[in-house]
Amino acid sequence: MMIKRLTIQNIRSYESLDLSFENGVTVVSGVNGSGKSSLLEACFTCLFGSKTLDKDFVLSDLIRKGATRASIVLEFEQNGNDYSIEQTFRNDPEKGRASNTSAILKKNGEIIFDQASRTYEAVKSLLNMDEEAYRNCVYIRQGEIDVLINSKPRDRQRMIDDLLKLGKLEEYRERASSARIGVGRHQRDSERHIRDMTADIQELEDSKPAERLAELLSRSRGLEDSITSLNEKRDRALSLKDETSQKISRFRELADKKSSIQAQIKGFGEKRTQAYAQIESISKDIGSRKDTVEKTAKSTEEMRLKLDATDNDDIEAVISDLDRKERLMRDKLSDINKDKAVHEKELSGLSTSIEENKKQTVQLEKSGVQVREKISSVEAGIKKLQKMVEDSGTKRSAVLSTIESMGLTPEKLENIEEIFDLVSDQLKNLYGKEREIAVKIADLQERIKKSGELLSKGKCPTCSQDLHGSVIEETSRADLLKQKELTVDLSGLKKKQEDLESKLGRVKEARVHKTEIEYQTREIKSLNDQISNQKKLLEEYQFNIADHEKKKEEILSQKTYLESSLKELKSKVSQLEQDAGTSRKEHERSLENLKVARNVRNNLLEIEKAVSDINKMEERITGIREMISLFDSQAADKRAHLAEVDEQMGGLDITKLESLLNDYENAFRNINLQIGKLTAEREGLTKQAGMVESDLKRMSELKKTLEVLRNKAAYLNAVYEDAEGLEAMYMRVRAELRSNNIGILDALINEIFAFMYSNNAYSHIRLDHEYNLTVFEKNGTPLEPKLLSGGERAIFNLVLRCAIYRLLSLGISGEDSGLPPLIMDEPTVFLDRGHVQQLIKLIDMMRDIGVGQILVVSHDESLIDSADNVFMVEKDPISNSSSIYAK
Ligand SMILES: Nc1ncnc2c1ncn2[C@@H]1O[C@H](COP(=O)(O)OP(=O)(O)OP(=O)(O)O)[C@@H](O)[C@H]1O
Ligand SMILES: [Zn+2]
Repeated sequence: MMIKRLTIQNIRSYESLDLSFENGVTVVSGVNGSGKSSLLEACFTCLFGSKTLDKDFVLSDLIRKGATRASIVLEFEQNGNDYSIEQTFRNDPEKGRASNTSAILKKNGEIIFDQASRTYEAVKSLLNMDEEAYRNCVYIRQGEIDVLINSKPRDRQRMIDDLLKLGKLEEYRERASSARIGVGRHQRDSERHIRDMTADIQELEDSKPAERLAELLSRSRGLEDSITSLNEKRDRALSLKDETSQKISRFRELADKKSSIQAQIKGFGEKRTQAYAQIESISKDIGSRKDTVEKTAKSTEEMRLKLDATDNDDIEAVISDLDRKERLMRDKLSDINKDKAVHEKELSGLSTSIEENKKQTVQLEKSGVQVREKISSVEAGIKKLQKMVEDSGTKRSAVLSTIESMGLTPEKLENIEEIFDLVSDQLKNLYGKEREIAVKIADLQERIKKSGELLSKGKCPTCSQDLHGSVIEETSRADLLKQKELTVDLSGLKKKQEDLESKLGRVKEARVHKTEIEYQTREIKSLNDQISNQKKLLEEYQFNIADHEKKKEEILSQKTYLESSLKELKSKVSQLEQDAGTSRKEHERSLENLKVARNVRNNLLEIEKAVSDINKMEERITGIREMISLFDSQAADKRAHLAEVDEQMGGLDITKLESLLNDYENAFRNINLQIGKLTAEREGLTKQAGMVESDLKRMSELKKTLEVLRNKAAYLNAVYEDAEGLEAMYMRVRAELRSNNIGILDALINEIFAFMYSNNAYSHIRLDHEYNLTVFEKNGTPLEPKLLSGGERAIFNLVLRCAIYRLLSLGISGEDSGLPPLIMDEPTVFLDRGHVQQLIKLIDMMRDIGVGQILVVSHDESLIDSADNVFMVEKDPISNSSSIYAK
């Protein structure tokens, strides 16, 4: 296989890339994180699709952050054909969910598969390896440098076996083994079956079924014959029984008929007797009716005489004439009664009016007396009031004369309030002045006293100056004078005060008088008003009295008129009562006549009806007589019929017939019982025979099946032996192949190790048949690989990988192995300078032995130097996209 071109869109740090590959050694170089490993991962994913993912690395991690779509296209050549794989992906950056939308495999430009799992299977068989083998053999991933070295021998064995397709052999061996086990189970089953079946057949044969069947059949035939003869007998008994039954029922029919005819004859006799009784009763009825008619006719004649209407045959005319007369009488009577009722009503009205009139008179008398009483009481009231007016006048004159004696006039009294105020003010003024003067006098007396005391000592108490002839002496004198003057003023004032006080006393007295006068004047006026009101009332009462007198006269005249009317009406009413009596008697008489006439009419109708009834009854008697003769002739017919029936019955003896029938029935029952018993017996035999027959049938079937089973057992034995042989063969072949391969692989490992390893510590490596990998020191000490240093392990791993790659290329075929290129990601990481040189040589050697393409990712300059092609990878820090150019 040779990779020719890789085109990617939105994978990891690549936005877009289109890269062509050449044969030989290609080194991809660049700084950390520039996108080198991504390139190899893209190839890996394109080949095996999502199978390359593990649980820590999901599809959306592969797709460039933020992109919604991505794709990888890998073009390569294999066995002279051009192939391309196109993987496309869809991504939801927000949810972090991505999916593989298509996986197309083209061969020479034609699509051969376009469905992910088919494409995967096709690539697997095209490369002769799956993703795991790819990783273990051709693709040494970064950091996975010592996986093979470190793994357990068992896993190592599985990996290497798988790579060399030895796993398939094991699978085939297991299939053969499980087939053998399955067949063994079948063998055991069928043997058990054969044993069981042989025992069953033996048991059946021991019971001798054929003999048993023959015996049962002969017994059954004997029974059959007996049943047939019994059936014949039973038929005979049945026909005799039927015949006798028919005879008996014929006899019964005739007997029934006879008794029915006899009953009919008896019936006719009874009907005849009834008919005669009827005739008799009707005749009696006719007699009594005739008597009644005679009696009624007689009484009718009497009534007619009473009515005095014998000359008039038409009773209807008489009745209508009487009817008319009665109506007239009735109307007259009712007119009189109406008239009377009207007058009586009038009469009662008059009595009420007279009563009313009397009441009014009494009422008037009573109210007259009341009014007069009121008048005299009002007159007394007026007199009393006039007396009070006089008293008040006397009191007022007395007060007026008192005022005059005080020297006052009524005019002056008008201003008495002002005078009172004036005098009071003057008096107040005088009191103020009096107090003023009294204070002044007291002050003077105090000064005079002090000056007197000083002067008596003669000296000033402070300065001790002599006081005689000083100002103090002069002032004291003036003060004494002033005191005298003021004392005179004060006594004048007191005199004036007394005068004013007596004047004020008089004014106060006048004020009292004034009030009295005013009160009496008001009293007089009010009393006079009362008097005039009472007088008005008096007038009114007097007017009422006059009115009363007039009314009294009116009522009196009305009374006279009412009494004369009453007398007149009473005589009229008694006249009407007499008329009514007469009229009523006449009416009663006419009613009586009408009643008699109606009775006459009823009697006449009754007679008519009775006569017609009598006629009808006589007709009925004639009818009944005809019926009697009909009954007689029918009875004669029935008697003739009866004689016939008696003749027919003469030949049959019922007692004998019944005893015969009983005998036949018993015989029939007995035969039937016998038949039933025999039939049941025969059915039992048939059933037994059926069972024996089925035994026989089963036996022959069992024999057939046994034959088949025996054949099958023989066949299973043969198959079992084959499977056993196959299983052993696969085991042998695998063991041979494995030991072969291990021998070759061991040799290759040691060859490459000798070529690659440049230090002196270890002599060789051994891969044994259990896939244990052991390293030997120069002195022969064995070491497990896990004890080696990191660099040593890297070297051993590279050796092992290259050895496996070579073994595979040998194993698959000579020239074009079809293996993918040898791919290494950072293989120099743990190597020292010397071993980096050895690695370069190893790569050269691989190229020389025919590995067409070797892809190495490394930052090591010395690797670049020895490469056929160099790619430089860079990542733009702004756009964060990687790009590649060839160097
Ligand atoms: N899904 C992704 N989208 C965008 N960028 C990604 C994605 N996955 C990885 N990267 C970026 O791709 C860059 C390249 O990674 P890669 O492993 O290819 O680097 P490298 O060149 O092999 O580095 P080193 O020499 O350290 O092995 C990394 O810097 C990483 O940030
Ligand atoms: Zn890397």
